[in-house]
Amino acid sequence: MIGRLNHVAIAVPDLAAAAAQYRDTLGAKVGAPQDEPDHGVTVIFVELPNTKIEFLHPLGENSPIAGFLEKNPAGGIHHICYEVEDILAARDRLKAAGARVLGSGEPKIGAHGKPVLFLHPKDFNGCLVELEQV
Ligand SMILES: C[C@@H](C(=O)O)C(=O)SCCNC(=O)CCNC(=O)[C@H](O)C(C)(C)COP(=O)(O)OP(=O)(O)OC[C@H]1O[C@@H](n2cnc3c(N)ncnc32)[C@H](O)[C@@H]1OP(=O)(O)O
Ligand SMILES: [Co+2]
Repeated sequence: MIGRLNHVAIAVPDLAAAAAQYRDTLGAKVGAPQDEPDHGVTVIFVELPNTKIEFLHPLGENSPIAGFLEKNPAGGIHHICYEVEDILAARDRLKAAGARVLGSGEPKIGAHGKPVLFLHPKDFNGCLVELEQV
């Protein structure tokens, strides 16, 4: 059911510093900051030949990543995003298998303008999983 790895997200305390490090030290192609108010984060995408890295920083009150950054003040890997062809079919199959779909359970439009859902990290080996319909 899951397809390609769309991105690996890293929560960072300083977006500009992370962007400069990946651009200048690692020599990566780094995009511009993008506010995602519906998700409570500002994101920057790093384009790699085979996937993307998504830097995350809290935006506004009640950001879903605020607690994670409090526990991991230096930052850390926050989630991985797998592509699916049919996000509602994927959601229903996962729910039937007992996995907890986060939020309202309905897909939201993600940073790429496509529907996304999140699955509870405790149901996936301690790793928060994002699904993106491509
Ligand atoms: C723009 C979009 C896109 O790409 O298109 C995005 O990615 S938006 C990316 C941001 N959006 C999201 O992350 C939306 C989905 N996330 C959420 O709903 C939340 O972040 C939760 C995953 C439910 C965690 O919320 P919160 O930290 O408030 O809950 P909590 O402190 O009670 O945590 C419950 C337990 O899960 C652990 N926990 C929390 N976040 C975790 C993470 N990212 N990876 C692994 N474990 C994690 C905590 O340490 C705790 O474990 P212990 O009890 O053992 O200590
Ligand atoms: Co993401």
